[in-house]
Amino acid sequence: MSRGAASGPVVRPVTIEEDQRPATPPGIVRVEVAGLSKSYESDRGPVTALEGIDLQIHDSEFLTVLGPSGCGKSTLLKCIAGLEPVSAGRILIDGKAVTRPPADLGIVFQRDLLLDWRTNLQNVLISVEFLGLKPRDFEERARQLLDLFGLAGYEDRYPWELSGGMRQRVAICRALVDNPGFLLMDEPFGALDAMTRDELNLELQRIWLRDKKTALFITHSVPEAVFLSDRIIVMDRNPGRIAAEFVVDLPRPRTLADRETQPFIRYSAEIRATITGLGIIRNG
Ligand SMILES: Nc1ncnc2c1ncn2[C@@H]1O[C@H](COP(=O)(O)OP(=O)(O)OP(=O)(O)O)[C@@H](O)[C@H]1O
Repeated sequence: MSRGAASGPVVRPVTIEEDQRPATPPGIVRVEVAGLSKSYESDRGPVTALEGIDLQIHDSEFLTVLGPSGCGKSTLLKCIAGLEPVSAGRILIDGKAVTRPPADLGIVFQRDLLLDWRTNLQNVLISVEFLGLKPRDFEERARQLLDLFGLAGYEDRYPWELSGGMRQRVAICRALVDNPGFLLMDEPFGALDAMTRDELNLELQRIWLRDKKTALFITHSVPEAVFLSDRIIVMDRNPGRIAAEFVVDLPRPRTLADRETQPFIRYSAEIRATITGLGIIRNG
């Protein structure tokens, strides 16, 4: 189930039976990150946020990056999204070097970044406007998405009238409205209460199972990572690097009750043990 990254520490031996399968799922490689390093300039000199990252994301794969604060998760996402230049290495999406944000990309951040003076429907359509497309052509899809995320009737209301969870649903609809091939999500549910987070995990799984978009998801939560992912990358910090990788071979659709089952608990336990074993988080 798990394996150490080539240059990282070796993780504990595999304990779950299904690892006759290849460690990396088969399929077309959509995103290829090779030898990626990223440093920022700061008042106190350069900060190495990422070093020697090698990573592939396959077509229709749901990949989650899990790691402690400051290990470079957001930096990795921003580099893949073309929002930050890399210091070394390369990133290819569908074989093309990323030099600026690709059009075929939807992004959701922890803060929803909705514009309070625009209606929810108009907020969803912003990404279409940015792409220079006609909002009217996407209005039906925007309405369908809002409906799918339980926001029918709120199209002409404003973000300030919504709860945090509802706002984040609008932000997800905005990322999906032009039907991008890739979905990048940077801790989208990090600011939400536990129940709303559960609901949104289910809704995200539902839409991912329907559309099978290639997804990169960032979280600090081990159960959330296991619930949503095909594969989980665990990162370590100083400098940010890949420390371990897990293939999550649990049937879908997954239910919230599945989190109480033995296979789910074993995945969570093994990931936590790896995180503790790597010294990323101390156990007590
Ligand atoms: N614009 C910047 N200028 C200087 N240093 C930065 C900048 N952005 C990030 N860093 C540094 O790079 C490192 C990685 O930051 P990053 O935000 O990618 O981590 P993270 O894993 O996403 O953290 P968190 O989980 O807290 O959001 C940190 O040491 C951070 O201080």
